[in-house]
Amino acid sequence: MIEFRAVGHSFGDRVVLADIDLELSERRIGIIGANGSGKSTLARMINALVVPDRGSVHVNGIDAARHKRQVRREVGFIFSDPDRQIIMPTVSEDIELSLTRIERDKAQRSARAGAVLAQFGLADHADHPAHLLSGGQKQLLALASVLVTGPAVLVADEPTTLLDLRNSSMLRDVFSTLDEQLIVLTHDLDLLSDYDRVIVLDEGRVVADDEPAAAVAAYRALMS
Ligand SMILES: Nc1ncnc2c1ncn2[C@@H]1O[C@H](COP(=O)(O)OP(=O)(O)OP(=O)(O)O)[C@@H](O)[C@H]1O
Repeated sequence: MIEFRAVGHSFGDRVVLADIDLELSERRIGIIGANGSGKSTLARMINALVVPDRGSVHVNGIDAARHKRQVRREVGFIFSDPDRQIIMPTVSEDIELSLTRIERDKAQRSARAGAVLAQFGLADHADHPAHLLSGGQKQLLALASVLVTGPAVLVADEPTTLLDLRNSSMLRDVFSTLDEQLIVLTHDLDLLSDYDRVIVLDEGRVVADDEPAAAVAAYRALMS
């Protein structure tokens, strides 16, 4: 359960989020809205990358602002730009680095990295330099590196922007089988068609909160 209580936030004079009260308990939730409506800022509060000026955010009972490390163990975050989170020189080393936090045995880490790379269609690239992957492959690697640590909540900021049709459908399949709670920010409205709940932000406020078809209709009306 993720709770936003009376959350507000400004960058300088600009109010980016206002009066956000949300209880997010559904398994798959989409967040949509115009460019600059505050989606990323809201999502970043879930793992304390942004701490709200006003109000509080709790993740499974943990106050995100007060317990950043603890909350980051609960919440895996996937950035829209995978270069921000790929750290190690090779593909498999990057996965193994993520695993150091939860697996002490090097051979086990290597085996688990191999399994997750196979799941994401990256097995043939295991020993390749990560920076030579295509944009879409990097996005899959970033996703694999986060998922391999087993977070309770996965927040993905525009996860399909770099993916071709095959890979975005693979990502959709991966997401549909996840046990983790999933919060997806996207402009790819089709991705959310079978989600449990979709929230529409406009100028930092929640303007619709509904099942996907109704929320997308509200968003289209807002944009027309
Ligand atoms: N670190 C920052 N410093 C100053 N302004 C910021 C910062 N981060 C975001 N903003 C501003 O806050 C507003 C909301 O940005 P945010 O990235 O949350 O929107 P978004 O809905 O995710 O947009 P997009 O769909 O374009 O990714 C924008 O006007 C943006 O310029």
